[in-house]
Order: sequence, then C-alpha cells, then structure tokens
Amino acid sequence: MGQILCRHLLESQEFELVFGVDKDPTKYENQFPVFKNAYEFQGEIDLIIDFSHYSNLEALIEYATEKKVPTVIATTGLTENHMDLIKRAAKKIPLLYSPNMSLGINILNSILRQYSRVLSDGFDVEIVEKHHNKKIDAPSGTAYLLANTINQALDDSMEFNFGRVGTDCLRNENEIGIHTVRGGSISGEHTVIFAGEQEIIEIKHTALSKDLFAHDALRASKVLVKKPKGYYTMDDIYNL
Ligand SMILES: NC(=O)C1=CN([C@@H]2O[C@H](COP(=O)(O)OP(=O)(O)OC[C@H]3O[C@@H](n4cnc5c(N)ncnc54)[C@H](OP(=O)(O)O)[C@@H]3O)[C@@H](O)[C@H]2O)C=CC1
Ligand SMILES: O=C(O)C1=N[C@H](C(=O)O)C[C@H](O)C1
Repeated sequence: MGQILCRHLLESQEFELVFGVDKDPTKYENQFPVFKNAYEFQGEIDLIIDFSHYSNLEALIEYATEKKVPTVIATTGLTENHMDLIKRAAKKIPLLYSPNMSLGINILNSILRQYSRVLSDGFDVEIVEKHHNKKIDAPSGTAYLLANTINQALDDSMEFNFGRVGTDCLRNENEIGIHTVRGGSISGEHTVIFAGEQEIIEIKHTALSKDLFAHDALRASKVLVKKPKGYYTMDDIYNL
C-alpha cells in the first residue's frame, strides 16, 4: 500500500511527497527520500498517511504529536491499547483512523448502523471477508468495524463467533459469525449476510484494486487537514 500511495502522491497536483518511512529504507530506489526514522528528516510537513504495521504505531504517534502533524492512520491489526494511544494523540492533533479508507465501505457501514436494529428480529448475521494471500491480520480491520457497528446498533447484545468449526457449535441468535478467506490477489471483499427464514439480504462491497484505498485516503486527507485537533472517523469526513 505504501508504494501505491506514493505513486498516487507523485501523480497528484495537490500533494507533494516529502519522504517515506520504512524499517528497511535500503530496498527502495525512489524519486523521494525514504528514512528508517521520521526524525531523520530536517524540515516541516503538513500531513502523515500511514499504511504500515502495528509495530510502527508508537513511533508514528510520538513523531506526529511532537511535530503537531495531522495524521491519517489506515493500518489494521490494532489492539485496544493501540486505539487508546490513538485517541490520546487526537487530543493534540487532528487524527483520522479508519480500517477502510474507501467511501463504499463507509456507506455500507452507515447502512448497517441504520438498519441493523430492524433486521435483528428473525435474521442471523454473518460477515465474510476475503483478501489476498499476503495479508497478515485476520479477520480484517473492516470486518471488525462492520461487526462493531451492528453490535452497537443492537445495544452491545451480540457476541462475535470467529470461523465456526467443530461438532458442538450450534449457532445462537445473539452471535455475529465472522469468517475469513485468504487467496490470490483479492484486493478486499466484505459481505454482510442477514439470513432470515423467508428471505436473505446480502450487502457486499468489493474493492476492485488497492488503488481505491490510496485514492480515497487522499480524498479524506484533504478534509482532515482543515479540521481542528480531535479524533475523526470516515463518518466525520463524509458526514455519514
Ligand atoms: N485502511 C485501509 O483502507 C487499508 C488498510 N490496509 C492496511 O495497511 C497495512 C499495510 O498493508 P499492506 O501494504 O498491504 O501490507 P504490507 O505487509 O505489504 O506492507 C507493510 C509495510 O510496512 C512495513 N513495516 C513493517 N513494520 C514496520 C515498522 N515498524 N516501521 C515502518 N515500516 C514497517 C513493511 O516493511 P517490510 O516489508 O520491510 O516488512 C512493509 O513495507 C495493513 O495493516 C493493512 O491491513 C491496507 C489496505 C487498505
Ligand atoms: O490488508 C488489506 O489489503 C486490507 N486491509 C484492510 C482491512 O484489514 O480491513 C482494508 C482493506 O480491505 C484491504
């Protein structure tokens, strides 16, 4: 994602790519500097966009808050401790966190917020996410986002059941099943299934390429840089 984002930045008339950060900067032959540590850069920047790895989060937040730079965090696989760190940092800088930068997924999430309560009666909820065979975290950050939205709409009454398996796992009505598929080059597919006795509703989003996430991260960044310090999600960016 880092490389795709950099291509979008280099092609953009509205952004200037100042530097990249990677734990192994020697592997790049780029048109811009790549550092192991952001502090190696002597100068000022207006925005940070992070698609990396949870192990990078602490260093990223330290730099962003010290230098007072608006920051977009797209990395997934984060724990509750990571989220606490992010929310504390957002008291000092504008900070957008979203496990899925695409407009489409965030519209889907908004539909779930609106309709999950009415669909809770008589419908079983299952989420299936599919991604490429290089993805390290499972389930996807987006699957958690969607499951949490449904759960919140149902007053936190649901339990998450991950990848049901075995001979004694009869479904109960208060569970959201969450299932992961990994293979090939799937850019990202999320399906939310509401299965009733007489009808089934499936809401599905497919990312047709990873360019989607880079494109929409830049779109969101343009909104974030004008915001005061605070914690933002895509709902705030698009007024969903
Ligand atoms: N919010 C969204 O819309 C989206 C989020 N993502 C998320 O973005 C993240 C990156 O995805 P993707 O690019 O596909 O993953 P990759 O595994 O391909 O890339 C991760 C990159 O981060 C680097 N890295 C690992 N640890 C550190 C560190 N401590 N400091 C600096 N760099 C580090 C890796 O370096 P090395 O190769 O040397 O290990 C690698 O270049 C994932 O969490 C993914 O889920 C992805 C797509 C969309
Ligand atoms: O790793 C990926 O590729 C993606 N990760 C995000 C996630 O975990 O939800 C978003 C997107 O689906 C692609």
